[in-house]
Amino acid sequence: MASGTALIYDEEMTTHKLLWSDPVCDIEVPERLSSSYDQLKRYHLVERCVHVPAREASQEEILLVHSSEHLEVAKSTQTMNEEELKKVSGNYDAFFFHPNTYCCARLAVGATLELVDAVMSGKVRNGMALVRPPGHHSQRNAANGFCLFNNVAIAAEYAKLKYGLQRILIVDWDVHHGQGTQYIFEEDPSVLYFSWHRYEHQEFWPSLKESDYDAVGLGKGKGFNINLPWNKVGMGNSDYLAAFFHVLLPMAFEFDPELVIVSSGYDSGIGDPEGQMNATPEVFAHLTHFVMQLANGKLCVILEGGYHLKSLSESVCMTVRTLLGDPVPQITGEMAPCLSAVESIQNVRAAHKSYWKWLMYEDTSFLQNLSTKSLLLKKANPNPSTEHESKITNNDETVKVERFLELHMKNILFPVPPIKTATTDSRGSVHLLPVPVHFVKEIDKTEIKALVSGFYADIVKEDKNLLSLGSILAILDKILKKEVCNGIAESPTCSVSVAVALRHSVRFGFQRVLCIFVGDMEIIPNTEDGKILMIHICEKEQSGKTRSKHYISLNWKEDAEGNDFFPAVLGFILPVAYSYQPNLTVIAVGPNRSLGISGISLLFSLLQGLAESRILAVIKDTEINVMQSVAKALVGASAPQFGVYVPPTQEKVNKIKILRDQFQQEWKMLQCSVKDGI
Ligand SMILES: NCCCNCCCCCC(O)(O)C(F)(F)F
Ligand SMILES: [Zn+2]
Repeated sequence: MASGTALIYDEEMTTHKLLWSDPVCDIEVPERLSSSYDQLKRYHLVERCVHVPAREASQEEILLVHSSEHLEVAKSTQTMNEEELKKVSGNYDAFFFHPNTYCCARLAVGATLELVDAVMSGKVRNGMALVRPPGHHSQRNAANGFCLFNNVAIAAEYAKLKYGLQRILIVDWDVHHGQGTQYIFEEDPSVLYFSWHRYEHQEFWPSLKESDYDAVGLGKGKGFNINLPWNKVGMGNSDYLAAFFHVLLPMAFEFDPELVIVSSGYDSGIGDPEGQMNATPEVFAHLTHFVMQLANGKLCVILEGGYHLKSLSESVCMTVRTLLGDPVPQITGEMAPCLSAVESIQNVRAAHKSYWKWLMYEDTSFLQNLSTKSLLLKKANPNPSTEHESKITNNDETVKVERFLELHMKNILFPVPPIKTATTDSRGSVHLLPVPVHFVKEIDKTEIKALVSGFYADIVKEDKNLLSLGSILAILDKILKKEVCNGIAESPTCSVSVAVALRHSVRFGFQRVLCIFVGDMEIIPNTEDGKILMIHICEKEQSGKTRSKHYISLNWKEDAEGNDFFPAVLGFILPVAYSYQPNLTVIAVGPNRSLGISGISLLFSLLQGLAESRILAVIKDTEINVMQSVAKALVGASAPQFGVYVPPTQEKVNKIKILRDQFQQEWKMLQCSVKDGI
C-alpha cells in the first residue's frame, strides 16, 4: 500500500512575471509560489514530504491537449522584446507573456506529470505541485486568465494514455470557472469535471452562459460536467461543505474514479480580492480529506489561483498537512448554508437527475416555478444584498485579513499527537490488528472496579466487562489529553461500554459527543442535555424510543450485494455531524450490526474530519474482521475499500428524505433544497 506525500516545487517558476502595468494581471505574482513554499517550511511540512523534482514537459505532452499553433506561439515568445510580448499578450483575455513564460509553463506541466507518475507508480500515495502559470482557463488554441497550458487537462490525458485509466475525477475548487478544462473534456465520459465558481448570474468573469449549472456536458459526455455557480459573494465553510455532501461526493463515489486531480485554487478562500468569499483555510483540510477517500487515496493536488498571500499560504499548508494524514482541524463558523447556495445546489442536482443513479428519485417538481422565480428575484433587485456579509471589501482590508488569519490560525493549529491510534484489550487481540497501534497500558481490575462502582455503578451490573471498561477509560484519557488521536477497544457488551464512555467523556469536559451506534443497543443513554448526539443505525425501530433532535434512529439494512450506504452517510450522517460540531466522536459496532464492513469503513473514514479526528471505536469482541478494518481506517493505513457501489433503492432514498425533512431545521447542513414559496 503506497504511503507518503510528494511535494513538487521549482523556484524557476517564479521567474515568469508581468513586465508592464496591467491591473487585471498584476495579482498573479511570483511571491504566490515562494510565500506558499516558505510557509510550508515554517510549519516543518516540506521535510515531511517526498521531494520530487519538476521537469520541462515535452512538446508531445503539451500537444496532448493544445494545438501546434498554440505551442508555436508560446515558443516564439522566448526571444521577444517587451513591446512584442505586450502585443502578443493582447491577443488573449487576461494573459501576459514574459521571456521565461514558455519555460515556466513547461515546468508547470512537467511538474504536474511528475506528480501523476509518482502517484500512479506507487512511489507516494498522494502529493501537491506548486506551479505557475496556472492552467484551468487555457484552451486547445488559446491562453486565457493567467493560464498558458492546461496543466491539469494535460495530466488527465497523460494518465489515460500512459496508465490506461478510464475514470478520472477533476475537482476544481478555484473560485473561477475552469472553462478551459470544461471545453477540453465536455464530450469525454472518462473525465468527470466538477467546478464551483463565483458567477453572480453570469456577471462575474469569464461571464459565460456555459458556466451555469445546466451545462452538463455534450454527447457521450452528458452528466460528466458539473458546474456549481455561486450567485453571491461571501460564501463560507458551510456552503462549501454542503456542496461536497449534496453534490460532489455522491457523484464522485458513484463515478468511482481511478485517480483524482484537484485544480486547487485558493482564491475561493477568505481575503482573496478575486473571490470575495469567506471560507477559512481549515476548510481546505476538510475538502482534501474528503477527496482522499476516493481512488484508493491516489490524489494529485495542482495549484491554480490564490492572490491573498497569507490566505493562500495558510490554505496550502492546510492541504499538505491533510495529505500527510495529520488530524483534520475543527471547522469554524456557523454550519448553515445560505439560501443562494442551497438554491444552486438544488439546481445542479436537478440538472443532473437523468444522468446519475443516486439522483434517480430526486424531486424536481420545483423546476416549474423556482428557477424562474429566482431569475425574477434577480431582475427585481439587481443588486441583492449578499447572504453572508462579505467581510472583505477592498485592498486595505488585506491587512485586516492578515491580522484575522494570524489569530484564526493560532486557534486552529494544534500539536499533532505523536501517536495516531491507541488500543488495549482484555484478551490481547491487539496482535490481531493489522497495523501498528499503541498499547495503552495493562488494565488493573481492582482500580477499575473502584472507579466504576463510584460513578457508573448504575450502568455496570456485572464484572465480565471490567477489563473492557478499563481499556476504554484508559484510551479516553489519552485522547482527552491529546496524547493520541484515536483509539480502538473491544467489548463483550457494547451498550454498557458506550454508556460508560459517553458519561466519562462528558464528565471530563467534552461538551458535545457524537455517538454512532451500529447494531442492537440495550441501553439508550440520556441525550436530553444536548451534550450527546446519538445516531442509532439498526435494522428495525428500537421499541419505545421516539426520535428527537439528539436521538436519531436510522433503520438501515445494508444491501447484501454491495455498499448502498453512501447516500445515508453523505446525505444525512455527515451533514448532521457537521452541524453538531462534536469535540469527540464515538463509533460503536454492537451485536446484530445491520451494516457490512464496507459501510462501517465508510463511516470511520468520512467521520475523521470531525472533532480534530478524535474517534473512540468500541467494537463487539466477536467482530474481529470489523476490528481489523476499523484499525486500518483509524491508522490511515490506506484509503479503505468501500466495497462495490450500489445505488440506493427508492425506499432508502425516501427514508433519508423523510429524516432530512424532519431534522433540517435543527441540523441545517441537511438543507439541499429550497422550501417551496421561498
Ligand atoms: N475584467 C477581466 C477580469 C479578468 N480576471 C481574470 C482572472 C483570472 C483568474 C485565474 C485563476 O485564478 O482562475 C487561475 F487559477 F487560473 F489562476
Ligand atoms: Zn481563480
